[in-house]
Amino acid sequence: MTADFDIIRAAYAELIVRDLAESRRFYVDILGLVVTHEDDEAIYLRAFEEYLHHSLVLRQGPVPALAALAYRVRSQAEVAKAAAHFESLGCSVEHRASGATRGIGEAVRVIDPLGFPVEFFYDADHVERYTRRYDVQGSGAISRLDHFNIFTPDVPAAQAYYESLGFRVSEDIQDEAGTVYASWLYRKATVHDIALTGGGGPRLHHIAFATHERNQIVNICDTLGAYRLSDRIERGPGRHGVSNAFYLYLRDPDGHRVEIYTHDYYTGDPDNPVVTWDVHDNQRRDWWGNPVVPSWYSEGSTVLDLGGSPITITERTETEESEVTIGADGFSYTRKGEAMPEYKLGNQV
Ligand SMILES: O=C1C=CC(S(=O)(=O)O)=CC1(O)O
Ligand SMILES: [Fe+2]
Repeated sequence: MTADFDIIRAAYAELIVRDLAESRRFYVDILGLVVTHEDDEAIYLRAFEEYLHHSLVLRQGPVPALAALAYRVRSQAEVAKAAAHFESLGCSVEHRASGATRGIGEAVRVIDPLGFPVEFFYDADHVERYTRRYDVQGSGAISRLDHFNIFTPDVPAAQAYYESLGFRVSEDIQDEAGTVYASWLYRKATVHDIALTGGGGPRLHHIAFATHERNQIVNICDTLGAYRLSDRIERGPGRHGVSNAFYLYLRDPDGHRVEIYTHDYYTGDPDNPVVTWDVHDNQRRDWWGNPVVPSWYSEGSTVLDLGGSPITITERTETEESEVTIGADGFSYTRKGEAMPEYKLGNQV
């Protein structure tokens, strides 16, 4: 059933972290996110272009997990429509009073048909927008939250669900038999607000923040090196095939994956063409053909139900992407039809 409420964008995530102080060092001291509010229980962070109270909540807890992904809707009236929609689907629905999450007005939090805790809100406190605060932006200068990426076992079913919420596909990865390994869908006029990664789920794959310039991503890598924290770098920096974005994947102190991302493209016209990649194309996930490290395909964050308990994972029944490329990724074809080398130069196992 098509939803009758208007989601405008991915807006914030709430992550459970074990040590607030250590997480603060990673997200504030190194990534440079701005603290809107902090107390013994949680830290509320935003990026430099953001004027809403936060785009990331770090909440102290015993086990690292995702507590919520939140989308902003176009008006407060849409929140009630969202609640009615998910009640009609038979989903668990929690009506949240204003301030249930600091800085957020009346909202609704549901367990969606894919098993994820998802919140829909409009009203939120406005705070100082640091767009021109070059005096404090630091070298990373993260501008805004860009998207969520989730593990889900059945990508076509998840895609159909998100399309029922008004999302449109920008790119996907398929094989010759039509198996869909991953899909990217948007509401705002960029490549995606949500990416669906085929795998056991519901699990969070990553949250992603955007910068305006590629060198700001390189600066973050240099800063991590200066802190002797280069082991926080999981994958990249590099250039994606899908989305065309320049990217970097980090793992925070609890193992949550955070992507820093820039330079994707506009998708706002109604006839925006879908790009479909061959799963055997070695440039699909890294345009320069660099291998995708195995942990990127396999590791993700547990998600919690509305009562705070971990949600049971359903394994994927179709083939996994890491099974259909040769060895660890990076060993598929570069030029379709040419005999594939046994290993790419600098092979890794
Ligand atoms: O944001 C993204 C854009 C592209 C890719 S991929 O690795 O190029 O498929 C992954 C991603 O979903 O993190
Ligand atoms: Fe991403």
